[in-house]
Amino acid sequence: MNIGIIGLGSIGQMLVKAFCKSGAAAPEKLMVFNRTQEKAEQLQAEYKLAIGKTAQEVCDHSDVVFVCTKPLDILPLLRELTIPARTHVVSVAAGVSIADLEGVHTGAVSKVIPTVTSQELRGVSLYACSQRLTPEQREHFLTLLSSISVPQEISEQAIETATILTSSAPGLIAGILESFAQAAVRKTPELSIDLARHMLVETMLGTAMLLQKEQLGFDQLIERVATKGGITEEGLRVLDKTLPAGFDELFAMTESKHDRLKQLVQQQNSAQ
Ligand SMILES: NC(=O)C1=CN([C@@H]2O[C@H](COP(=O)(O)OP(=O)(O)OC[C@H]3O[C@@H](n4cnc5c(N)ncnc54)[C@H](OP(=O)(O)O)[C@@H]3O)[C@@H](O)[C@H]2O)C=CC1
Ligand SMILES: O=C(O)[C@@H]1CCC=N1
Repeated sequence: MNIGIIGLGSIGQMLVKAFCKSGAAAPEKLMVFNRTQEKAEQLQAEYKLAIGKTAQEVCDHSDVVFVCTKPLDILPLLRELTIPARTHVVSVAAGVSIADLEGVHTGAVSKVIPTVTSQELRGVSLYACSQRLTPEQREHFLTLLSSISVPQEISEQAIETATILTSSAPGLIAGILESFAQAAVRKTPELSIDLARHMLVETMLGTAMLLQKEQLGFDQLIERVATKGGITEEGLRVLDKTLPAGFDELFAMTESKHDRLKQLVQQQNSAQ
């Protein structure tokens, strides 16, 4: 199976690296295209993949093509192309629906929300497929996603909230950790920011391993750490007071952004 990747920003490059690292795709089976060619050339220096002269060449070459441009660039790009009916088009864009994709390609279309953590072959890939996939296309698609992540099929209604938990989360967690480290240094300047960050990264890795290897629930881990009448309990009380409202606002604001993006995509559709 030939795989195409159009758009080599953060997610397009992650897919190239993850497919090659997992062995799901030999580099010779990959053809890529990016608006700015240098990004493709840099990847080619590391992986012996082919660079398409155009996005059209990538579509003509590929059984499945991952389109990894920003949401408002996807439909205009796909409309310019003559996509072979056999080609399975996969969009990674937040805010672009299966119906939008079916409007620009007569063949199989799917939507995936990947995560940068799949560069380490970890994390969840959210996906939704059109009814048009053949059983072979579906199997190949799932094999690809499973090779780099835990695939999770999800309704388009639930995908937006789930996106925050799987795909935005690496960035959000980094933001939380940075704020945690900064607060520690404000409290105790003798700790350097780099030392505080290093301590948190090590702690986060160990926490994730404990949760996974011992199959602990979050509440069980809390119980192990927070000695009755001890120090951590005080910290947890502060979190219980402050975090729920913050996370409610986070979901409300990201939902509004999804809604605005979807409106802009619909405006693009009605301008056709
Ligand atoms: N970043 C993430 O963690 C996630 C992103 N996504 C989705 O992935 C998509 C890409 O996001 P991200 O990688 O962060 O964005 P980037 O801005 O990093 O990458 C977009 C890439 O698309 C290229 N591009 C734009 N137009 C074209 C075109 N017509 N033909 C070929 N290449 C083109 C750009 O090229 P150039 O080099 O010229 O700018 C750039 O390399 C978005 O739709 C986003 O919703 C989904 C889940 C997670
Ligand atoms: O922030 C974004 O828009 C993309 C989609 C999910 C993660 N990154």
